[in-house]
Amino acid sequence: MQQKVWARGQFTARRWTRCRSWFLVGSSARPETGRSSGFFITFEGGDGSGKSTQIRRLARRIRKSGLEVTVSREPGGTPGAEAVRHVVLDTGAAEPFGPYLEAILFASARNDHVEQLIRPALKQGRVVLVDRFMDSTRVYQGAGENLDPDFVETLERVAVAGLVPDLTLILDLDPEEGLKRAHARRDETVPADRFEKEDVAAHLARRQAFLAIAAAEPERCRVIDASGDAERVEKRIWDTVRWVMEERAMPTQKPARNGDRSPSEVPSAHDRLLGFRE
Ligand SMILES: Nc1ncnc2c1ncn2[C@@H]1O[C@H](COP(=O)(O)OP(=O)(O)OP(=O)(O)O)[C@@H](O)[C@H]1O
Ligand SMILES: Cc1cn([C@H]2C[C@H](O)[C@@H](COP(=O)(O)O)O2)c(=O)[nH]c1=O
Repeated sequence: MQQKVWARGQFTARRWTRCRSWFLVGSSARPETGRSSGFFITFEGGDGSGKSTQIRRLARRIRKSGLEVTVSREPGGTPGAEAVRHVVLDTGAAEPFGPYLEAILFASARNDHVEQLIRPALKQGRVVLVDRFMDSTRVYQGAGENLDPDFVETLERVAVAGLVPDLTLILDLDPEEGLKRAHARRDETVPADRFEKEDVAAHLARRQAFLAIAAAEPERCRVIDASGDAERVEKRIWDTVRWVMEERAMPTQKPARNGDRSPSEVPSAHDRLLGFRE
């Protein structure tokens, strides 16, 4: 059914009307995400579920549509946040200080990432793709370490400072399969990090926690079946992203230099992303 909706040339007038209404009313009518343009997508899910692989693939597709894309990850994305990553994940040096301190470290890395990289990129109208964000703290520290929910909520508010993703893709996969993939990758390049080392029960609980977030915030979150080969997962993601951007009518550039063509003839960047018109 989704296929039918996406057939080229359909609904162009309705789409344009929606897109144009964003320009006319300005950012105040858009959901409060702490910035005025761009589109912010986060990838969440268990270890080895395919987030990094799929971010690369989605970035390629979006770039082909002519939009500017910024790809980043958490913890990380800025020099300060990468230093936190090293301390928490690579060395495990923060572990003896307990889960509250680890949560604070993830949050401070996030705030640096938001202010130095994500928000500026969104202000430039870029599509920003981030491998893990606030939901990972909710799941790994909040649910996983049983932290005080008020503490986790306050920390999240301070860390994101009003910047909530437009769309969160939760890659859902049987943790045993995810760990198998992660183990195979580890042989190639990367050692197990502080959280990957935990037992399957912990990974199963995280899967449930991610699904609970998706159920609680259906506007922001979409669950993606991450089983099967990377091409099939990529297609599921691309269908979802195009669909959501259409629904939200979030153009990322103004339709410039339209000469004397009527608005319905002008291809916006949003249209190019969605592949409606050349
Ligand atoms: N659909 C797939 N089928 C089989 N293998 C896959 C698939 N997607 C990714 N992989 C492989 O699985 C491993 C883990 O994938 P990737 O690094 O993308 O996952 P991730 O979710 O980012 O993991 P982590 O959170 O642990 O960093 C990689 O070696 C990757 O090549
Ligand atoms: C952002 C964030 C991450 N984590 C954990 C989850 C993973 O085990 C690692 C990140 O490794 P990846 O290979 O880059 O996926 O860190 C966390 O516990 N809390 C967080 O907020």
